[in-house]
Amino acid sequence: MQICNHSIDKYQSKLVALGQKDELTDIANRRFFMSSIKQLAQKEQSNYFILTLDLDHFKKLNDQYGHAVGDQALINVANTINTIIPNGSLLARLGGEEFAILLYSDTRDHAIAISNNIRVAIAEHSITTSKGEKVNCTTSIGISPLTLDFSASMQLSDKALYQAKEKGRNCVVFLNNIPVQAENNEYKN
Ligand SMILES: Nc1nc2c(ncn2[C@@H]2O[C@H](COP(=O)(O)OP(=O)(O)OP(=O)(O)O)[C@@H](O)[C@H]2O)c(=O)[nH]1
Repeated sequence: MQICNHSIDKYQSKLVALGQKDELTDIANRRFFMSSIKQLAQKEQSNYFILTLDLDHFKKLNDQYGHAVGDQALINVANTINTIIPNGSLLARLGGEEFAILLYSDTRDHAIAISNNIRVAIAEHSITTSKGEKVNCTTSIGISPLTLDFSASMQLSDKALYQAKEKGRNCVVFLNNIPVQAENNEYKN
C-alpha cells in the first residue's frame, strides 16, 4: 500500500486487506503501522510525530473487573483517540495495551497539545460494567519527531514512554532527537 499525506486515513477504512487490522479494536495493527512509517520516513518526515501509548496498571483493571471489561476499555481507548487525532494521522494497536500514533501536526507544540488532549480524554472517559460499576483508566504517552531513521524515531518514542511511566504515569514525555536536555520536556496537568 502506498503511503502519502492523503492516503493515511484516520478512519482506517482502507485497512481491508487481511493482516493489516487489529481484530479487537478494528484499527491498524503493528505490521501496518511499521510499514507505513517506514514508507513515509523515506519521503517526508517534517510535520509527523510518533506517539507510543501504554495504558497504566492495565493488569489491575483486568484482575479487578475481568478480561471482557479490559477488552471494552481497549476498544474505547481506540475510539476516543480516533475522535481527537487530525486527518492525515494513523492510529494502531501495537499489541496488548500498547498503541501508537503517527501524528500529523504543523508544530511540536501542537503535537504535544494533542497528546495531552488524548491523555485527558482517556482519563475522563469511563466505561460502565454490567454490574453498573464505572471504570476509568489512564495512559502514559511518549512522543518524538519522525526522522529519516524511522526505527530510531520509534525507539526514541519508546524511551519517552518509559520515562513517562517512571515519572508516575498519566503524563506525556517529549524527546527530541537532539540530545540536549533543554529540548526534552515533560507535560502533566
Ligand atoms: N483485556 C485484555 N487484556 C490484555 C490484552 N492484551 C494484554 N492484556 C493484559 O494487559 C496487561 C498488561 O500488564 P503489564 O504489562 O503488567 O502492564 P500494566 O499492568 O499496564 O502496568 P504498567 O504498564 O507498568 O502501567 C496484562 O494483564 C495482559 O494480560 C487484551 O487483548 N485484552
